[in-house]
Amino acid sequence: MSGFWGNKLKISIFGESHGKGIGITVDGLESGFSVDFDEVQREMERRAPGRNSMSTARKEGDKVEIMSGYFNEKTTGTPLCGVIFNQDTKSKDYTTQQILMRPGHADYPGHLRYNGFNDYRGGGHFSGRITAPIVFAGAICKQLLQAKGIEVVSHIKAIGEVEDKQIDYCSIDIEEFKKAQSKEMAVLDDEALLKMKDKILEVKQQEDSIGGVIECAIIGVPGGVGNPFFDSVESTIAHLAFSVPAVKAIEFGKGFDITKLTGSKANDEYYYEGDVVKTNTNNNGGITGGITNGMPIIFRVGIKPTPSIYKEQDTINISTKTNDKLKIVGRHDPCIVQRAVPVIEAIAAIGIYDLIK
Ligand SMILES: Cc1cc2nc3c(=O)[nH]c(=O)nc-3n(C[C@H](O)[C@H](O)[C@H](O)COP(=O)(O)O)c2cc1C
Ligand SMILES: C=C(O[C@@H]1CC(C(=O)O)=C[C@@H](OP(=O)(O)O)[C@H]1O)C(=O)O
Repeated sequence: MSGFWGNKLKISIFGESHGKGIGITVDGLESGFSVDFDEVQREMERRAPGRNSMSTARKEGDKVEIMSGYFNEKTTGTPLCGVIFNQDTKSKDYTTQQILMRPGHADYPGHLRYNGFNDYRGGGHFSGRITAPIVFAGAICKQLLQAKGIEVVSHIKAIGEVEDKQIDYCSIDIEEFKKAQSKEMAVLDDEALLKMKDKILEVKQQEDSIGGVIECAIIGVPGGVGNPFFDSVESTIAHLAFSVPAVKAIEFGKGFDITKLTGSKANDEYYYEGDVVKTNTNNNGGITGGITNGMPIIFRVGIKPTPSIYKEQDTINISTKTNDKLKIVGRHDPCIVQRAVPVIEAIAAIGIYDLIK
C-alpha cells in the first residue's frame, strides 16, 4: 500500500488528476478545534493551477468539500475527509501517453507497476495535482501548530542558478517570510524574484522547463521532539518530502556543505539566554540525534525541472516496441517550484504535528 502515512496522525490520499475527484482522510486530529477554513482556502490558492503565466493553463477551483469529521464548527476527532472535484480536465491531450512514454514522468514505471491498468490521463495518481489534498491537510496541521506557538514558513531559495538572499538559520524573520507569501512568488529579495520570473518565462518560451530549491523553516518546536533512528525528525520530514512528486533531494541545516567544515566549525555551540538554551550557529538545522534541540528546524528540497516539456524528445513506443519521437501537447508548468512552496510547508506541518501530538 502506498496511499497511507503516519503514526499518531494518519493520512490517506486518493484520486487521479482526470478522475472525478481527489482527496484525503486525516485521522488522529484533536477534537474540539475550530478550523479557519478561509485560511485553509488561502493555502489552497497558493498552490492552485492556472493562476499566472508561470503556471499550467489548467484552471481548478480547488474548493475542498468536507465529508466528515467536522461538526458544530469543530473537529470531532474522528476521521476528517476532504474532497476536491476535478473540473478542468482535457483528457484527449493524453491519448498518446498510453503508448509513448514521457521521459522523466511516471508513465513507464507506472505502466510496469500496475500492469498497464494505471490511469495515465494527466499522470493519474502520480500527478502533482494530488498535492492539493496534502495542502488541505497541511493547512489544518499548520493551524493546530500555530495554536502551540509553532510557525512553518518557506521561500524559494533558487530557480536554476538564480538565488534568493541567504537567511539567518538562528533567527528567522517570520514576518519577512509571511510578506513574501503574498508576492507573485515566495521570494524574499524582490530583485531575485524578478530574475527568477524572467528565467521561468525564458525556458517556457524555449519549450523547456526549469527546477529549483525550496527552503523551509519550522520555528517554535521545543527541544526534545523526535526519536533516534527510524522515526528521527529528519526521517519523518524526508519521508513526506519524497512523497511529493518532483522532489529529488533534501538537506538539513548546512546540508552537504557541512562536510566541508571541520568539527570546530560544524558544531553548534550551546549557550544560555536567560533560561533558554540556544546555539551560536545552526549548522545541524535544529536537529541532532534525530531529536530537536529548540533551534529553528531548517531544511531544503530540490525540485526537478518539469518533465513534460514541449520540445521534441526521444522515447519508446510500448505498443510497437520501437524507438520513437514524442512531442507533448497539453498544459504544463514550465516550473513546479513556485507552486510547490505551500506543499513543502504542508508536509513539514503534517510531520511535526505527528511527532508532537
Ligand atoms: C505542484 C506540482 C505541479 C506539477 N506540475 C507538473 C506538470 O505540469 N507537468 C509535469 O509533467 N509534471 C508536473 N509535476 C511533476 C510530476 O508530477 C512528477 O515529476 C512525476 O509524477 C514523476 O515523479 P518524480 O518526479 O517524483 O519522479 C508537478 C508536481 C507538483 C508537485
Ligand atoms: C492540475 C494540476 O497540475 C497538473 C500536474 C501535472 C503532473 O503531471 O503532475 C500535469 C498537468 O496536468 P494536466 O495535463 O491535467 O493539466 C498539470 O496541470 C494541479 O497541480 O492541480
